[in-house]
Parts: sequence; structure tokens; C-alpha cells
Amino acid sequence: MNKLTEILATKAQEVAERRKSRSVAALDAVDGGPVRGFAAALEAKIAAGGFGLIAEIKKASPSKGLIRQDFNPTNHARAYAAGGAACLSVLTDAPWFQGHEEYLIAARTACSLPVLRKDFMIDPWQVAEARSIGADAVLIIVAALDDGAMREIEAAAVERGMDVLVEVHDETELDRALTRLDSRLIGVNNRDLRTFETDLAVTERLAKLVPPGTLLVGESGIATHADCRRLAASGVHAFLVGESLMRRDDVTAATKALLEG
Ligand SMILES: O=C(O)c1ccccc1NCC(=O)[C@H](O)[C@H](O)COP(=O)(O)O
Repeated sequence: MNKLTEILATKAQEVAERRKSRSVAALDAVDGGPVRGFAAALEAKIAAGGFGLIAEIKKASPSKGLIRQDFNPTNHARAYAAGGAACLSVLTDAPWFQGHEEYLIAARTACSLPVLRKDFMIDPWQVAEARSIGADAVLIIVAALDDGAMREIEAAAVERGMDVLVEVHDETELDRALTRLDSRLIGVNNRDLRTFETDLAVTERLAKLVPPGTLLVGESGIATHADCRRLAASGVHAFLVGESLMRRDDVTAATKALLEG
């Protein structure tokens, strides 16, 4: 069994359990606060001539284990905002990333940036839960879902005014994203979630295939301003960056250096 399949099996059990205690109606009754425009924040940074950074709050990962010992989502959110990030991504998956919903709530409360709930979405119920904790956007991993499930999750997000980051890793997944879904915020994950092999060339390759009007986000394995400039040469001006920033002592300075050189 590859790692993605393993993660999805754990997630299915978790969601089945959580669904027992709260209905969609109960989740929708919770005030998650006004939705902050996620794609709009990226577009604004890019329109101003900069890079659109989704800075990720990530304590640990299946590929790297513990990334940040003195983990503090509040401090990280403030540091990312001060460094010029457009948006935040917060891992909420506990078994594989040591994440928690409380981390998203803390990060979003600490700044005014829009926040992506970074988790493995397999059920529209999770979208209602994401909004109830304040998330402004959710992730659809094309490799994890059939067409029907992808469309249901996207519809649940749109219904709640949220954006959807649609993640792909190869040409077939990109084609499914573009032909089955409406969201034009597409993340190209440089990491193969089955093997963890990471290569920026994946974004360069797929960037050639997207139609005008697509906001492409390069994801994973991005560590330096030179990496950002490399992807910008392929027309990609938005990035999702976690580990390389999470490991730094001065997160604000590291974020500025990533964005500005
Ligand atoms: O990061 C992992 O090891 C991982 C393993 C399995 C599924 C997903 C995984 N990561 C999720 C992500 O997509 C990244 O957290 C995100 O793109 C940031 O990547 P990085 O900058 O390399 O931390």
C-alpha cells in the first residue's frame, strides 16, 4: 500500500467517527466568521508585481517526521504575515502531520490572512467542518478522489463562499481538474505523494499545459528565491511552501528572503 492510500484509509475512519457527533446542519450553524478571499489575496500580490505565497504551518510530515520542535501556530502566522505571505495553509491532519483544528483557529485569529485547511478531503462533511473553524479554502487532491467526490466537495465549498485549491501531480490529473471542476486555482504538487520524490520540474512541465485564466501554484520542495524565480520563468508566480520556512529561526526574515531575494 502506498503512503497516500494509507493516509486516505486512516482519514476515512476518522471522518466516519467524527460525523457521528456533529451533523452538517450543526456545523453550518457555527459562525466561522466572514470568508476571506483566498485566490483574491494571491492575485492581489501578483498584480502588485510580487509573488503570491501560501505559507504553510506544518509541524511534522510523513516524509520528514518532526519538522518544528517549538511549534507555535500563533507566532508562525504572525511571522508569515509580517514577511509578506498572501495566505496561510494549516495542516489539520493529526495522525500523519501532528496537526489540529485548533492550530488553524489560532493561526487565523493571529492575522488577517486567508487560510487554507490543509487536509485530505474525502467527504463534503469536512468542508462544513472546515468552515465552522474559520477556513477560507479547502484542498482537493485529484489523486485521492473520483470525479463525483471531487465535484461534491467543490460544490460544498462554493456553497459556503470558500475557494478550492485543486492539487495535481501529472498530466492526467491536470486534465481531470480542468475538465471536471470549475475552480481555476490549481496547485501542482512537485512531490509524488505515493513515493515522496520531489522535483520542481513537475511544475515546469505542467505549467505549459494550463489555459489562460488559470492561477497556478507551485507546491512542495521550494526553498529559495532562486526556486521561485525558476518557476516564475514558466509563468508560475504563486507558491505553497512549508518545510523550508518552518525550519528557520527567523521566520519573518526567511519569508522576506524567499519572496524578495
Ligand atoms: O509533506 C509530506 O511529506 C506529504 C506526504 C504525503 C502527503 C502530503 C504531504 N505533504 C503535503 C504537501 O503538499 C506539503 O505540505 C506542501 O506542498 C508544502 O511542501 P513543503 O514546502 O515541501 O513542505
